[in-house]
Amino acid sequence: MTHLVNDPAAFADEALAGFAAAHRRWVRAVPGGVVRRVPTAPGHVAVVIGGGSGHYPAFSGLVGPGLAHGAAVGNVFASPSARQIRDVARAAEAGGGVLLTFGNYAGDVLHFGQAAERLSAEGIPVATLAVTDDISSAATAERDKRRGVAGDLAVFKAAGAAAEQGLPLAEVTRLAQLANARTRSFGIAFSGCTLPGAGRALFEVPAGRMAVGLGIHGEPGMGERPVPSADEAAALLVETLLGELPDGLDTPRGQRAGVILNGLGAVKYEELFVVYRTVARLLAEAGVEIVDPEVGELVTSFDMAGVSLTLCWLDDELAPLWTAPADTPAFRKGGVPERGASGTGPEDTGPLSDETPAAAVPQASDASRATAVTVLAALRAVRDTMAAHADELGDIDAVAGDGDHGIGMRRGSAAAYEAAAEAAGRGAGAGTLLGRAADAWADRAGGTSGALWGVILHAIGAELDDTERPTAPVVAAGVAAAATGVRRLGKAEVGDRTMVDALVPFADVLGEGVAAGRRLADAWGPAATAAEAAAKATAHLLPRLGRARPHAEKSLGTPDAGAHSLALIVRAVQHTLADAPQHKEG
Ligand SMILES: Nc1ncnc2c1ncn2[C@@H]1O[C@H](COP(=O)(O)OP(=O)(O)O)[C@@H](O)[C@H]1O
Ligand SMILES: O=C(COP(=O)(O)O)[C@@H](O)CO
Repeated sequence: MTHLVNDPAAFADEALAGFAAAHRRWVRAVPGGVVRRVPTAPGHVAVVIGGGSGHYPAFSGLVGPGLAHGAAVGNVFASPSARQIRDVARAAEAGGGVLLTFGNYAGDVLHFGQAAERLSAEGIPVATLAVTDDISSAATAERDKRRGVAGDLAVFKAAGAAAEQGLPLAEVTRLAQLANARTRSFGIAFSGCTLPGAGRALFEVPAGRMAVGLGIHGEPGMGERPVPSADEAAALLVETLLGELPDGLDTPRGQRAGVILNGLGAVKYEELFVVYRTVARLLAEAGVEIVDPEVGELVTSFDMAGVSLTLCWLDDELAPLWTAPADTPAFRKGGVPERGASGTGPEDTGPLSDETPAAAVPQASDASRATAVTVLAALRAVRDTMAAHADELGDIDAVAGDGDHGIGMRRGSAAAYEAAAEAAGRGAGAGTLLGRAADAWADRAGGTSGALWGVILHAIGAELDDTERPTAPVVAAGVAAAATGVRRLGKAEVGDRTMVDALVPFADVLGEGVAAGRRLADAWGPAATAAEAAAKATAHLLPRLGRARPHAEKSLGTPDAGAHSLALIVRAVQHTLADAPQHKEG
């Protein structure tokens, strides 16, 4: 339970501002997050990490010499946006290129991937690495689908130490990949976490029971067992991890491991030490040499009462990287030579990336400006609908996900409307208006849905452009392009239990109606009905992608949150179309 909150929607931004103010010796605030106070050494690789808020010290607390050069900081449990990541990377980059590394979550993968494309296009060499240490989130055969949890630290540490040596980007990336391939984590929890401002936890563990195989977003565990003693818990953690050694290791005997016993947020340090005492004994009995163990809160999930164990199996390349000095707000090791004066350097440029002045609005025809009025009304309806349904969407998402879908959709749609209204006030045509709304949604919401709604609005805007009054076929083509764009970016198809399940039938039925000669307002209704039916039907589908995938069975009976929000949106838009002045062509 979070006790001290102003506006829950502003919680992540306010926490980041306070963090930066408190840690000026190490970091400075830049648009999108923080970078080291002492700039990256010229020619060195910049290691840029990031993810949602709610995991402190991940990610901002791990910025400093020997570790990350910058952290992009998203909203609560939602990935930062591509623009935030790009802005942080630009601020951290010093001629040696950038390694973007993050936990393997859908939104993170989308936004960091897009940021990498943008940086590359600007001529900055860039590599990406998604951390996949959580063994409970996918079988060994699907290791690339695993989530990143406390093993993030081991991978970030390897990358940061390698970059500190001045190694080139390809080498820093190879060593970080090696650390990822040799890092495994497993966790247990006794209670779920509560999002700031929320009245109840994302999941409850029945009294006397513990969740096994937890994530770091308040997702329920993969299974449940009776609460063990501390020694039994330690034995479960150690035995599980010894049961899944990385490729190339036949036995733990004679191996070295960097060990992280991580508190998820509400487990006392003393309890962690009680558990660690047995972890250390069991590893020693298994013949494992423990190297520089870390016991404490390193990657958390608000007030989740849980513990995870991470083993990073060290070889001759990884061992010196794991033990190398580091000095960050939340992680210190050895003595880091001073380079530049502490607490000085460039001034803060502010944590938020939406403060840049809006770009000039291109010339638009009268017809397109008239269409923009309808588009703005539609975006207002979207915003109001998302605000009205935010709690419901959060509850649906909490069944198998991280409960933030309502927060993200409310924040994104509000930002989209605001940006559109601003553009309309400056005479924007419909295409520009939608483009501005798309960027604002993706930038301010982050998360999977932020990236995908950015794609949807961009695609429709590109078809509408700023010249003609769009005909119904033009709008239908925009919606079809949106469906194609979402599938291309998210790589989900119909049946995967995502928003694609509602978007594709919506686009198809709209296209058919328009092709049959119906006016847009008339074709839209049946298409919205198809989207609603398809969204409802997702309750019978097993998720194959995204945060809900590890909890496949739990989600049966509840519709997919993103499909449901899409159906709500298209229905809300229908009402604005019905009110709009109709032209004979649509
Ligand atoms: N690969 C994907 N392609 C399309 N939609 C996806 C994909 N992964 C997840 N989604 C959609 O995103 C929704 C979750 O959005 P959001 O709350 O932003 O997620 P997160 O918190 O996981 O980033 C899901 O309900 C699903 O509809
Ligand atoms: O919350 C995070 C990312 O969530 P997405 O589902 O990718 O938006 C982040 O905290 C994990 O790195």
